[in-house]
Order: sequence, then C-alpha cells, then structure tokens
Amino acid sequence: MIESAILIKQGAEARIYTAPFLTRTAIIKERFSKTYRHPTLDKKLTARRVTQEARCLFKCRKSGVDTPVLYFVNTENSTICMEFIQGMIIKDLLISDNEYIQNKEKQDELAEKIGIALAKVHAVDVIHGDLTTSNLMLRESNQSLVIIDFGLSYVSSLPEDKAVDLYVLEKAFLSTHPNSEEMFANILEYYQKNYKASQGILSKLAEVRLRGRKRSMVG
Ligand SMILES: Nc1ncnc2c1ncn2[C@@H]1O[C@H](COP(=O)(O)OP(=O)(O)OP(=O)(O)O)[C@@H](O)[C@H]1O
Repeated sequence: MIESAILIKQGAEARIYTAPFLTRTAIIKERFSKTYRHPTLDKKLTARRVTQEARCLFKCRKSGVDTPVLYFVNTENSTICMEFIQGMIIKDLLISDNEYIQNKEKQDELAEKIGIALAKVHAVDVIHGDLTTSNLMLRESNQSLVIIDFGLSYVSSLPEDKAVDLYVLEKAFLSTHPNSEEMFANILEYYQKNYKASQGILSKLAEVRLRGRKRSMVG
C-alpha cells in the first residue's frame, strides 16, 4: 500500500484507505486473501471479485448513475482505486439530520433520487447486492445521489434478482430507520415510474416479501 494512505475501515473482506491521487483524494479498496482457501484458488477468486466490482461500478456510471469515478484496478494486489466522495451517508442523514427526520418534502426529494438511481442500475442489469442506507451518499457539491460499494455486485437480467436487491434495501430501511415505510413506498413509486420493466420485478418483490415473512415465522 502506498505510504501516504490512511486506513479508514477494516472490514471482513477488505481494507479501505484514503490516499492522494494526482490533485485529488482517492479511496483505495484492498481485498485481502482468505487463509482457509487454497492460495491459487484464493488468488483467482479475489481477482474475479475485484474485476466484477470494477465492471459493475463502471457499467452503472456509464449509464448515468452517479457512482465514484473509477481511477484504476490492480488485480495483482487486489485493489480498486476510485474517487473519494465528499458528502453525507444517507444512513447518517436519516438518523441525525433534523431537516430530513422532520421534513416529509425533504424525504420525498430523497426518495425520488434513490428510486431513479435504482431504476437506472437495474435497467443495465446490475444487481448491487448490498443495498443499505450506508451505501448511498449525497454529494456535497450538487446533492446528487451516489451509490457506493459494488463489492457484492453482479450482472443479471432476472426479475427475481432485482426484487431481492430491493428487498434487501427495504429490510435495511425498516430496521435502521423507524417509520420509514412511507419513504420506502415512495422510493418504489419513483423506481416504477422510471423503469418500464419494473412491473414484473415489483410482483416478484411481493413474493420475496411473503417468503421472508414465512421464513421469519418458522425461525
Ligand atoms: N468512494 C467513496 N467515497 C467516500 N467514502 C467511501 C467511498 N467508498 C467507501 N467509502 C467509505 O468507506 C466505507 C466502507 O466502504 P465499502 O462499503 O465499499 O467497504 P466494505 O468493506 O465492503 O463495507 P461493507 O461492510 O459496508 O460492505 C463506506 O461505508 C464509506 O463510509
């Protein structure tokens, strides 16, 4: 890792650093090896994951979703270098910013941005894989909604996969932000308005919810 990099997060799968990049600040995400895996297999799987994350990030950005700009990828040392987003994490906004907690109009504005961004992601068949309010940010400069952390992303055109993506976000919303049912319903409304193929996905979402409820009753 470059000398001036500062470790900001040590996760289960990756370390996240900030580091200077030309005249800017970059985020460097370094995946580390899993010691329980055979070294050759591990190297191959880690390289595949790094490539997949970079591909999905790039695919979304190319189609008009605001994501960090991809600076470079190095599969040899399993790192992705990308733009550092100056802004607020949506989870923090909804937990500690009174403007958002109390103002329905502000929440609706945010729901529209999230719904439109998700519609664009799914329209190019990217499944984010880890949609939570921690992986959504608002850019400080222009208040644009930015999607981060494509670490579990993959490409699929299946309505079922898109529905599960939405379900994961719904679960995250309802478990992290009390009384956010209306806001999440608005997100889905904007998603639907901005994505022609959404009908089948929303029907699948109803099925996925039902399965989730049955599972939690058994468990
Ligand atoms: N491009 C970015 N700009 C600004 N901050 C970022 C960026 N990428 C990541 N971060 C910060 O680092 C944190 C961890 O990044 P990321 O979610 O990509 O890693 P992770 O280890 O996969 O985390 P998680 O456990 O949430 O899956 C984010 O929650 C965010 O605070």
